[in-house]
Amino acid sequence: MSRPSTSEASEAYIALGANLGDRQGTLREALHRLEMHEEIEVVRTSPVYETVPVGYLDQPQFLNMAAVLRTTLAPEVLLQVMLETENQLGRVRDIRYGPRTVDLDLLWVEGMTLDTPDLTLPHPRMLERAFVLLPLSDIITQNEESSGFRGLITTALQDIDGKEGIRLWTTNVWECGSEHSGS
Ligand SMILES: Nc1ncnc2c1ncn2[C@@H]1O[C@H](COP(=O)(O)OP(=O)(O)OP(=O)(O)O)[C@@H](O)[C@H]1O
Ligand SMILES: Nc1nc2c(c(=O)[nH]1)N=C(CO)CN2
Repeated sequence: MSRPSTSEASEAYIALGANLGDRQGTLREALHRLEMHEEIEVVRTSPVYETVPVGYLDQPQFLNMAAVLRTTLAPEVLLQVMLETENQLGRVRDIRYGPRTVDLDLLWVEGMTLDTPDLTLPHPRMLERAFVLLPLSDIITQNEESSGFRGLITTALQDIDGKEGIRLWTTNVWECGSEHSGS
C-alpha cells in the first residue's frame, strides 16, 4: 500500500471515544479503517482510558484514546473520512453529548487553523475535556514544542477538573481483543 510521503504529509491529532457495544473492538476497528485509507497512516496511539461521562451524565462509561495520523488529505477531507467511518461503525446522532458506538474528533492539524460551519481547528472544546487532554498528553511529541501545541495541552491538563474520573483500561489498543469475548 502506498503511504503519504514525508515531505507532503501533515500530522493530525484525533480523539476517539466509544460507550456502546464492544467499545474497545470498535475503537480498534475505527483505527484499522483509517489506516486502510491509502492517504492516511496511523503513526502513534495512546493508551485507552475508561472515563466517566461528561456533559450528559445518564449514559455508560466511555473508552477514550487519542492517535496521531500522517496524511496528505486536506483537513476537510480527513474529517469526511472520519465521519464516514463513524457511520460505517453504526454511529447514530440523537442526544447531544449522548451515547455513541464511536466518536472521532479532529483535534489539531499541523500549521492549520480553520473556522467554517463544518470544521473548526483546533477543536473548540478540546481544552475543556480531561478525557481528551490526558490521552493526548501521552502521545504529543517534542516536535510540537515549536508550535505551542504541546505547552497548551500540558498547561490545560494541569488545571482541569475530572481527571479523577479517568482510569487506565489498556496500554495498547492493537493488542486488546473484543470486549465481550474475554480476550
Ligand atoms: N474539529 C472538529 N472535529 C470533528 N467535528 C467537527 C470539528 N469541527 C466541527 N465539527 C463538526 O461537528 C459536527 C458534529 O460532530 P459530533 O456529532 O461528533 O459532535 P459531538 O461529538 O456530539 O460533540 P463535540 O463536537 O463537542 O465532541 C460534525 O458533523 C462536524 O462537521
Ligand atoms: N467521558 C466522556 N464523556 C463524553 C464524551 C467522551 O468521549 N467521554 N463525549 C461526549 C460528546 O462529545 C460527551 N461526553
